[in-house]
Amino acid sequence: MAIDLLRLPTDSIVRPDKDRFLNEENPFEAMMSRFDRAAELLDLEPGIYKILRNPEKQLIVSVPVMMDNGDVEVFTGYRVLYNTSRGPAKGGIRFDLNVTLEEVKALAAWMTWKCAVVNLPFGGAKGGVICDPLSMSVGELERVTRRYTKGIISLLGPDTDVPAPDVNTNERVMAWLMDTYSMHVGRTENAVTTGKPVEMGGSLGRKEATGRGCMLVTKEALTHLGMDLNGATIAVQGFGNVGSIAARLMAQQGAKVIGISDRAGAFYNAKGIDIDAAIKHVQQHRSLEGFTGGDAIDAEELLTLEVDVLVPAALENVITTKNAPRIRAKVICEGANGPTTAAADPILDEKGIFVIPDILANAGGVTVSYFEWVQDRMGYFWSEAIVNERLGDIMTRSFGDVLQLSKQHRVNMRTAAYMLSISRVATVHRLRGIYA
Ligand SMILES: NC(=O)C1=CN([C@@H]2O[C@H](COP(=O)(O)OP(=O)(O)OC[C@H]3O[C@@H](n4cnc5c(N)ncnc54)[C@H](OP(=O)(O)O)[C@@H]3O)[C@@H](O)[C@H]2O)C=CC1
Ligand SMILES: O=C(O)CCC(=O)C(=O)O
Repeated sequence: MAIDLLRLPTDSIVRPDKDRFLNEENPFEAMMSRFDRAAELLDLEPGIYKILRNPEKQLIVSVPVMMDNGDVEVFTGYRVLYNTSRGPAKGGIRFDLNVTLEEVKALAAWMTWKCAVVNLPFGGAKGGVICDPLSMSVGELERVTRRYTKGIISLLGPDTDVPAPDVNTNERVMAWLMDTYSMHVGRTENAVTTGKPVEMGGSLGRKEATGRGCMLVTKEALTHLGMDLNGATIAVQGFGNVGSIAARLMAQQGAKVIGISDRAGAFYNAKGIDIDAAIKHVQQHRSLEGFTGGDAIDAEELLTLEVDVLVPAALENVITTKNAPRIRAKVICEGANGPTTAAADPILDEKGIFVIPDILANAGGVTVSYFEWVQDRMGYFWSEAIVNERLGDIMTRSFGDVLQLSKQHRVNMRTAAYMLSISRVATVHRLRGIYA
């Protein structure tokens, strides 16, 4: 994969001052330090460097909601559009008590690089509401969703900003968002969001897409390393949409998933966990609590199990300078966004661990979101076989592009993925002349 070297003349080579960051676990810092490294290797001109270090739009909204007990609560919501040079902003919405603006900015930037690494005609965005969805009734969740949607409605639209599910949101939340937007514009507009129920314009295969993408790139990585997914041992942190589906699809390929976890606990079974039984348990009990298909182990121990592949598929900052020296996996497939801190990267490199970076590993979700948006706009829907075939093509080709670049520049897969995506976004800025 040749980097497009189309460049405009540069007036200065002085880099702007670096931001002052808080600590290893600031997700925006984690994103920015990888960005800086790739920008330096690409010799990115200062104008575009400055543009790409700043989000285009950051919206903070108050979300007043009548709770079931009659009290009014006011939640805080965010939507950040990081960069839209390549197309409408795209990215999920999370409901979580730990949501911060720094986190949403980082996640929006990662969406920008992710869409570019798999070459989708989208920019990047992310949204979040600080709330505890697990303690809320369905009615309260619906009111939070609708009021938050109203708060950010000036950004939304099939041509401007297209949300999707993320942590603690799902197709039901997307249905409420689509309905609120449709009432606002006075017509049914299903392309305003993706990850919807199939009955109202969702795509077949979207629910499984992120986990499927993880399985596909893991297979590619193992082949590259002379190994095979069939028979490989796997540990998966996080057993929600991404983690459970990745585990199930890897097991279907003959892998042995020996460790799984969610917030309720971690479980180990040397013979291989019955993933269908674990998924059924979570459907019935909402979490892995009480799961009997494995021995309970320490949550931290799961990350340091001796396995062929570790799949962190929960949240940011779980692989840090503290535990990276003890990680024994040969491959890490980053199902979550930002699971590894920037400071932990060199430790993993030194240990020879092959990391499939988040912006590539979990790009299957947004790829099928793209397919959903295309199908909604065409009003013509594809079979699941076609969706999966096209997803397979994109994930395999993108893995190959990043691998080739990593060999060419003798950098790890993360730096190569950032180089590829930043060069694609920068090329569009140059062609559009935005920075002139
Ligand atoms: N959904 C998608 O299509 C995509 C998601 N991602 C990323 O993947 C990650 C997971 O998202 P998704 O699966 O959708 O989210 P879900 O809400 O469906 O699942 C999150 C899972 O992580 C678990 N979890 C949370 N905290 C911990 C912890 N400290 N230790 C172990 N497990 C934990 C949750 O457990 P519990 O249920 O007990 O709370 C749950 O099992 C996020 O980083 C997200 O941004 C990336 C690309 C696309
Ligand atoms: O499907 C999408 O549009 C985005 C999913 C997402 O939020 C992500 O990839 O992190």
